[in-house]
Parts: sequence; structure tokens; C-alpha cells
Amino acid sequence: MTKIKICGIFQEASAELLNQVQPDMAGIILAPGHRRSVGIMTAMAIRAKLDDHIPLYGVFDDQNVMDILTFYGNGLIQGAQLQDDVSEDAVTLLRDKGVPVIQTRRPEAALRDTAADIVQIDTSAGTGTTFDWQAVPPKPLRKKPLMLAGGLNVDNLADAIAQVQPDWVDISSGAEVDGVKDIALMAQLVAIAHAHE
Ligand SMILES: O=C(O)c1ccccc1NCC(=O)[C@H](O)[C@H](O)COP(=O)(O)O
Repeated sequence: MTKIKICGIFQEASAELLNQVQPDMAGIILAPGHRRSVGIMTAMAIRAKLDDHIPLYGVFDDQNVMDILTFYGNGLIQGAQLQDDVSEDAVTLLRDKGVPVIQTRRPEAALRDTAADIVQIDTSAGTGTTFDWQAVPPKPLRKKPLMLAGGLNVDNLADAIAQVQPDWVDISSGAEVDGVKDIALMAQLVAIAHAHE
């Protein structure tokens, strides 16, 4: 089974849909200024609606470690996804404080040492853009669980899993119709991921 994260939840109603399709993780964009960015009130409402056993990760594109620690400490998020330009010092500090971390990397930097729990390979940042999956290092070379992201959808997910052999897949745009999370697409994506090793 390949685990699946559905990212970019920005509506309370989408949390109820996630409870129906049961992904292994959900993500909210706590970095400001993006189409799917959420404020604290919406984030709290999403966390309250989402089933307790589905961890909610905050996506951050700066190094405001104190904010991340506060959000983690008060239960708003169960982990942090840090974009490529966040320093390894921030990753180490968060891990030292017990915060699970997903570190986003471009494919060419996939094998760089990190204290993160999961390395996400992505060039998309929620734009639905794929990259050449052959650039992902083969499984025997990986030191950390790998999360594949970027332009995954119901048409290419099975091929992506077969080719890359990720531990996790992460999908945002491919789970949306007209910019809003769609229950039928999310159900298909979860079924495809869970059916494949
Ligand atoms: O979704 C955003 O708006 C976003 C903004 C800034 C940094 C990251 C962002 N999204 C991350 C993700 O949704 C996923 O980790 C990943 O990039 C998959 O995106 P997609 O290609 O849309 O499936």
C-alpha cells in the first residue's frame, strides 16, 4: 500500500469529504499569499472537522519556527511541511522539539542529508506540474521515506507509483474540479494509492 496525503485543503467542507475517503494525511497551506492559504480560524475549523486519526500537516515556506511550534503545541497541526528554501537548521530544531517534518526537495537534491522524517520530491508547490520521474533516485539509495508530489492525478498515479516506488504520494490540484476538492477524484486517488505497493 502506498500512503497518500491530500494537500491544499482550504474549506471546512473539504475536511468532511476527507473523512469519507480516508487519506493517510491531509495538508493545509499556512504559508500566506497563495490561492489555498488558510488563516488560523479556517485551519482550526478544518482540524476540528477532520477525523482525529488523520494527521494535518501545515505547509510553510519560511522559517518561522516559533509559529510552527505554537501551531504544533496547541494541536492545530500534527507536523510541518517545509519548502525547499527552509534551512536544515530549522528542520533540526523542529525535530529536536518533537515536530514531525516533511522536507520538500527538488529531485536533484533528493539525497542530501536531512533530519526530516520524510523527503518530499516536488517542483510544483501546488501548481499541478509534473517533472521527469526518472530524476528520482532509486529506492536502494534513499535514506528516508520518499513522498512523490507534483501533478499527480487519477490518470498518472498508478504509473507514477510503479515507476518511482514512493512510500507516499501527495496530491492537491489533481484532487480538484474547478479549483475545489472533489469527492469522486479524492476517492479514486485514495483507492489507486492504497491498491499499489
Ligand atoms: O498549494 C499551494 O498553494 C502551495 C503553496 C506554496 C507551497 C506549497 C503549496 N502546495 C503544496 C502541495 O499542495 C503539495 O505538497 C504538492 O506541491 C502537490 O501539488 P499539486 O502539483 O497541485 O498536486
